[in-house]
Amino acid sequence: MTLFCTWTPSQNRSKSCTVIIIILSSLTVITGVIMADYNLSSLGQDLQLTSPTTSEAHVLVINTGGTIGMTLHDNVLAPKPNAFVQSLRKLPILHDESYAICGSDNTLVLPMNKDNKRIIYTVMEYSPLLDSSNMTTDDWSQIGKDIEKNYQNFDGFVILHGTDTMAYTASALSFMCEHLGKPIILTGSQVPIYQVRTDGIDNLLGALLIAGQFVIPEVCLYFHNKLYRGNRVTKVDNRSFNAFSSPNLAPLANAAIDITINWDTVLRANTTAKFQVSTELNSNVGLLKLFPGITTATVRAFLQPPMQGVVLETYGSGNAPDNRPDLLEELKKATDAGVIIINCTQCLRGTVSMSYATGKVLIDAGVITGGDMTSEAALSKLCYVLAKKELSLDTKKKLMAQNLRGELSLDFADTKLCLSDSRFIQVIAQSLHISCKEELAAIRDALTPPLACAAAKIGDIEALEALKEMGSNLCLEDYDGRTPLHVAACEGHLNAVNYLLSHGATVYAKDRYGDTPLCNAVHYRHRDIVELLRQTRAHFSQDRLEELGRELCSLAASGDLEGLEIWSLAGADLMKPGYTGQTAIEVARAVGKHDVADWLSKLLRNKSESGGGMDDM
Ligand SMILES: NC(=O)C[C@H](N)C(=O)O
Repeated sequence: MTLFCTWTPSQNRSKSCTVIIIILSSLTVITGVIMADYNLSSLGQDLQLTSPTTSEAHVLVINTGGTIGMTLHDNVLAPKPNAFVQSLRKLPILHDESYAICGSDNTLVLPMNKDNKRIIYTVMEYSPLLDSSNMTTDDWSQIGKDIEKNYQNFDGFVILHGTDTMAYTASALSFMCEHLGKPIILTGSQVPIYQVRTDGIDNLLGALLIAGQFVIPEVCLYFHNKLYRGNRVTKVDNRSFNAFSSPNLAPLANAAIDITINWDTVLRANTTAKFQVSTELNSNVGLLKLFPGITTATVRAFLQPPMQGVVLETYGSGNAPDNRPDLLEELKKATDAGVIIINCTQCLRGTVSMSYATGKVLIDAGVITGGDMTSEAALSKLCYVLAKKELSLDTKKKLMAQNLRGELSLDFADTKLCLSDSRFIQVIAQSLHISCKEELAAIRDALTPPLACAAAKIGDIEALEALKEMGSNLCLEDYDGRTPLHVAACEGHLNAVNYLLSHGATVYAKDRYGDTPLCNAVHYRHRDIVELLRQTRAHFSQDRLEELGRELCSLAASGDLEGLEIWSLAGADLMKPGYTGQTAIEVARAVGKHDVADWLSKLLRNKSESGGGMDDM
């Protein structure tokens, strides 16, 4: 691993061509060294307890209603309760009868995909099912609560929802879900799933496949083969299957023959804080669209208490009449009284910019620029921010102007350098005589994982930092599905783990053996890393229950107290039986490992007294 000596703090960290060419020419060698250093074959043997060829992902589907599950009554469409799951069961593309799974009647399984992965999904149906025109902020809170309650048990979430207000709900959930680490994907359809020419099957299938296969830590909306950031969309067509548009941000993924994720655009986690849902929302908000000749009386009436936050839809690049002192006076009175007013454009595409005198008057009236936010995003952001009682009015205003969840484009000055623009990639491209964008992207994707994993292996934060500065995605996987976080967790580099968690790494990444960084840290007994990962809400996945019991019994049989302690620290349920049906405590007693048996019984007693259960594995 001499490669990364070029980036040690004592030396010049400039990304000079020479250094980069050395890196490139060493790549083949590095890959070989990395393979040897990870010792993956032995790691796999020890940790891989299920079939190496098949893995399962679990997705929770929350069915809130919408056209997807509607039928005709008196010639109009309305939701049909308790019928959705039965009809999915009859569709082989959405349910594989031959794959026996234990679970409730609401649990279904997709046919095996081409990566030998099974997506098992459980449908939770709301009662009543709603046409989304009937939704309120209380429904957003309910969805948020259900996600929070089930967060630990699923790899991803799909929310079935009517299209009419889907952009509002997606935007609201994006703000409510704080420190999100798993995908939440809203979808629905334009034609009910019960009809022959429906878009419901494709939309549901696409959303399930993405939620079960990719760790995209965002609230998204999937429709007509595209995955969008949820707070960037707006419904633009009520007759086409292509109902949504994300005018100011390219899709996060395209589903064609392959599903291609645009990882450069996907948000990356940047905190070790726990996931939580802020379900408190403020409903004293409104949406006011300017039109030529709008009366002052209308504006005044609209801004009366209890109104606390308003999205003002203005003309063009954020303009309002500057020859209407009466109207501007009403706006100024409201902002002086503490109403937060956000300026969003009526145009579908573009941003609010202060290029006209007619725009500047709004700033003078205390109106905040909404940049390129959609009205849906701005309105739901107001509901979220205004509900934060602990914050001052000033802080709330600042938050409204800030980019919280990718809803707002940054100024060019703040835009981070992209790897495809960087000198690093350009030099490599030149030396390989590459000029087209696609080939450039392919090189970037090939280089980043081994370089970042090599840096993680030796805990070289300087090197990780240098890679990040070039715009690299530090959570890209290598050929074995292993991320830099897996490697740092194996090697016990706490600082590197901390750094990676703060710069986009996800604790939910699974390598080809189905192992997460938490599994690796437990296996190599790095207590401090287990603690940090747990603090970031890492947990074992549901498909490893059987193995846990076996591992615990074997530790108990060999009197390995330290091993059991670390499993307990990682949140495993120490009462899981092994394949003989005996639990670890029973095994310890049977083989005379009394210190282990005593420790286990004391631990279990303490847990039951404190009322705190252990996590399932
Ligand atoms: N396509 C749809 O889902 C429209 C329906 N009215 C709804 O929003 O619930």
